[in-house]
Amino acid sequence: MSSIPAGWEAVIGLEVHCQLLTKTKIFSGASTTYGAEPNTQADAVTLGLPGVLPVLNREAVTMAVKFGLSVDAKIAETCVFARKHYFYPDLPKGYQISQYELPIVEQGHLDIEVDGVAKRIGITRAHLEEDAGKSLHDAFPGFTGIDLNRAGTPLIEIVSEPDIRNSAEAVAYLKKLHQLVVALGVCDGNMQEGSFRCDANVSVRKPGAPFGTRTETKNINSFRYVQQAIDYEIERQIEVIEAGGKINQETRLFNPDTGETRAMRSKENANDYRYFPDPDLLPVVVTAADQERIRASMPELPAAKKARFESQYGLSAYDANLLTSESALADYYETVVKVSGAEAKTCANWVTGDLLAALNKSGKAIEDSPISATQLAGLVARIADKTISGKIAKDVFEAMLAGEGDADAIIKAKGLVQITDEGAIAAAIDAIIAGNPQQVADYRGGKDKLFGFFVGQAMKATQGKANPEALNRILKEKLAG
Ligand SMILES: Nc1ncnc2c1ncn2[C@@H]1O[C@H](COP(=O)(O)OP(=O)(O)OP(=O)(O)O)[C@@H](O)[C@H]1O
Ligand SMILES: [Mg+2]
Ligand SMILES: [Mg+2]
Repeated sequence: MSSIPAGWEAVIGLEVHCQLLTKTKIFSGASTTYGAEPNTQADAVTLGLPGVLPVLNREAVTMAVKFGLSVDAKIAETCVFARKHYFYPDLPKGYQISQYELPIVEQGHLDIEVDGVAKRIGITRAHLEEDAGKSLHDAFPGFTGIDLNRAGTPLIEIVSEPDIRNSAEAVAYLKKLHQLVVALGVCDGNMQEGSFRCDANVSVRKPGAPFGTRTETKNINSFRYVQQAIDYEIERQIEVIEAGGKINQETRLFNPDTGETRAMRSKENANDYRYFPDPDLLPVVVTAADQERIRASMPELPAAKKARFESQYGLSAYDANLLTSESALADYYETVVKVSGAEAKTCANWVTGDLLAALNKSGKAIEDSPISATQLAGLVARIADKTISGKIAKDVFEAMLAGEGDADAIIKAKGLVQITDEGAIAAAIDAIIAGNPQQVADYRGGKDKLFGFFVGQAMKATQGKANPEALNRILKEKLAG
């Protein structure tokens, strides 16, 4: 993140469009599956043909309520759909069905942390609306194609208060929001496919002055681009103002190739949209009983899970945070603990250390881990019952990663069972002491550092299989003379 020059402050508010994971569209039974042949999912309602009527998808309402409850927001008892008018080729009706004066979710908040400092970001509102179609500019040279498959996909637009002050806070907020909607199961979170995309509103001011004029950079679909777009915009606006110019309220586009934003059109005001309540749709009533029923169906949320991991498993805040960053990862960890019966902390070390490093290296998600949670539990169990040492376990882990089978099979095939027979360990140590009289004399003369040399020799003699605790203890005794 580039820093903001002294004497200036940035003010940022984010609008996040989040596609809801319903099977069908918000006002019709057409499929929402991504990637189908263009226009095969554009039914009469999607096309806005005369005479058709929208029918609200109940599941979309449920998902919006789940989101609202997860950010401690107020759920409107009655909310209303409104028509938002604008012309665009991918919007056949000439209006988008959205919510304006009475959105379903209002006054929530999300707590973020940047460099160890906690901050609360207000959520002004989240409203239900339909997505637009897509204009395809590259498919046919000289023409623009229109694909209406996406039109009518349910969205919630989550609008933050202008509480964000720099790009790092913006990214922390977005990541937290992303994690939340994915954990709730209301969004797949796929940013490349546009399921979760962000409009960044940015202005600058002298600290204490009223808010400056904002620009809105549209449809940014990666965390890094959000950071780049905001940093670029802050710098540009300060330059304009310092050169005596004025910021225009406008919509801008981010170019990922240059990391720059450019003006697209001057920003419309709410009254340009001629909002009015959609006469084809009844107001939606969500009763207190509905809310409670929906609340009861919600999964454990990331913040609660993190707290539980700290208390139940005695994990550090860092480990708990990492392990609960994705619900699939949290499930994986809990399976390892349960199946292995080993110490929770040892399990955490294997999952956050060796396993995540291996997944990172191969670019795989936890869902596609080549080592299942039960398999990793099998390995950790063999360390816990002292069949193998933690050091040998690293080799077994590599072999498991290479697809050589379960821990037990590998331990047996490679003869890796730990030597716990103290007589055998003592015999190996005796041989080393006898073979290295000079080092023994030096050690006894005060060169303590040589202890490592003897450990290395003894481990080598036992092919690394000696129980490390027994080896250290016996070696110390024997070297003492
Ligand atoms: N001066 C400002 N500087 C930066 N951000 C601002 C400023 N004033 C408002 N914002 C933010 O801009 C966003 C406005 O979003 P909202 O959906 O309310 O309106 P809009 O952008 O005009 O509508 P539309 O959905 O049609 O784009 C909010 O996130 C708000 O916090
Ligand atoms: Mg908006
Ligand atoms: Mg906007």
